[in-house]
Amino acid sequence: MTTSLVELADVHVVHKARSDGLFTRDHVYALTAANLTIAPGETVGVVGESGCGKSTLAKVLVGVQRPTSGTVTHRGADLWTMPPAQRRAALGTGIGMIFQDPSTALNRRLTVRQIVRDPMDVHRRGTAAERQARVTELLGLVGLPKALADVLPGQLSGGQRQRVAIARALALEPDLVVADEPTSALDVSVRAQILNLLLDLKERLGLALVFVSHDIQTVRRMSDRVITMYLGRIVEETPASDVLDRSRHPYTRALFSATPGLLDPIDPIPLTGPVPSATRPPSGCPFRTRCWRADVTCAAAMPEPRGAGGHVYRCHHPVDEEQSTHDLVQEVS
Ligand SMILES: Nc1ncnc2c1ncn2[C@@H]1O[C@H](COP(=O)(O)OP(=O)(O)OP(=O)(O)O)[C@@H](O)[C@H]1O
Repeated sequence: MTTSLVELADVHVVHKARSDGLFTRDHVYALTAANLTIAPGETVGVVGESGCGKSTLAKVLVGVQRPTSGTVTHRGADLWTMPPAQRRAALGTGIGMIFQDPSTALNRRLTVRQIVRDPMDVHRRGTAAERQARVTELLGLVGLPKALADVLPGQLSGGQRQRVAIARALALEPDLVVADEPTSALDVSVRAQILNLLLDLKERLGLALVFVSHDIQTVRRMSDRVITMYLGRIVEETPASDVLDRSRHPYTRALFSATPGLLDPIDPIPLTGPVPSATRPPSGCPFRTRCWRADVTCAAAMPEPRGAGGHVYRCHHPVDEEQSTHDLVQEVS
């Protein structure tokens, strides 16, 4: 019996690089050797700088991005070796996806009712009357008045559009929802409402939630577990309660030290130099070119995963668990 909803094993995604709209001979290493398990009911936050592969990871989890190599297992079945019809059924019903910008993710010519009903139509779920009843139920679940069922997305506010997208993602009762930057296109004033809605739905429906965001304080508050990515690699998985002051990867510490809103503000750990290109990642540990602890070992090989109990990190010179981030700021300067 399997206990995971989705499992990635040694997943790589390599794209052909583009330059001025043309493909070049270079390759972009968008995701490298990713191993990840999503369990029922948990909330997993994914953090990292722009271009580190967060969206690629989200797309692999929901099956819209086929890995270049490695396996993606959904409830114990290998997604990319199953027949296409079975894969479509597995993906369509088991996982809901919420995208960054609801104004582009929703078909402008369909009414709210048609948008929310669409997954049920595609997967032939229930009778016409049952689908109508489910649309009404879903609108209620996401806090939209029934009166909005027959309007077009263009007549809604950004927050209302994202509620429609959430209703659609829930239409087939998935047990996992993947939300890629679900609030970054919204006004600051409605972001908290949408986040609270997601948390509330997760509790009420017992969903697992994978939440990708630049806003790492929100990720920390919402998640059970935080995944840190750097240049296509998962470099650490930390219980969210430990991520600020007990994470072991220098990059996770640096990332979280730089965010405003901490109760006890600290000077951020300074990171120098640019993020290397994903077409030419450094040998060994990808973070070594910006890491104050790096030495020749780090250039020689990517560290093997270490740790246990839901806290796994890949670093040759991990931060001591007891070492405070304040201490690290001193260590760097
Ligand atoms: N279809 C594609 N073709 C070529 N390169 C791509 C493609 N999709 C993504 N990439 C590249 O892969 C890398 C990872 O991209 P991805 O969108 O997953 O990062 P991200 O962390 O989600 O970034 P952001 O936070 O800016 O959305 C980047 O270097 C990106 O430019």
